[in-house]
Amino acid sequence: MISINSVKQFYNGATQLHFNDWLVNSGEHWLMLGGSGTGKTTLLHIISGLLKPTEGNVNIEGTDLYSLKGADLDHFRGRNIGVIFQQPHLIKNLNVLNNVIAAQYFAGLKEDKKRALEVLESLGLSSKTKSLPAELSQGQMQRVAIARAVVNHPKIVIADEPTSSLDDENTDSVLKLLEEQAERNKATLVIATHDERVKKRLTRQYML
Ligand SMILES: Nc1ncnc2c1ncn2[C@@H]1O[C@H](COP(=O)(O)OP(=O)(O)OP(=O)(O)O)[C@@H](O)[C@H]1O
Repeated sequence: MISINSVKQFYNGATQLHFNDWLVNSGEHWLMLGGSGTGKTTLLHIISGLLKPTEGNVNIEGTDLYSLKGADLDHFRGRNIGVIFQQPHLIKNLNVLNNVIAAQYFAGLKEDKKRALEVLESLGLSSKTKSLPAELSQGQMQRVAIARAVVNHPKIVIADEPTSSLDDENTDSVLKLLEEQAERNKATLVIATHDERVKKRLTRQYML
């Protein structure tokens, strides 16, 4: 469950972003839609625990997110929220498997290689576990980013323009995998996009 109330972000006193209140119930799949500069990335950062808003409340799974600080916030985020960015941001000198295991480490969890391999298999990446990110295609890298985001069974999966750098075929498969992984983990899914190909797929929409 995600709820935001009276959330505002002021940048340098100049840009003032006011976000409508939003309640996302557990297991729902939502699109966040808005033109360039309307605040999609800002709001995703706010609900993923990466940016404390200037004003307002963010509640995730019953926890007031910004009442947590430092390592507590990092661990809460690592265990409850999986984030997929526009670019995969993989660690370039770690192979695919270790990129996924790194997410367990950052969440303060014990290494669980079996779980990492299971997620990679469900995303069709079993033959790539020993490859370095540079040896992967764009679509494969985005699938590793999904694996990393879901490996800790997060209750919430958040994706920021996950398909913008992908062709139609990869867009289709990445969306299908995102929805499938969310279903499998009974996770809430929020996808920010202005990609027309994504808009048709999800009916719950939050407009900025
Ligand atoms: N760190 C920052 N400092 C100052 N202004 C910022 C900062 N980050 C974002 N902004 C401003 O806040 C507004 C919203 O930006 P944001 O990146 O959240 O929009 P967006 O909807 O994700 O845009 P796009 O679709 O183009 O990526 C913009 O006017 C932007 O210039």
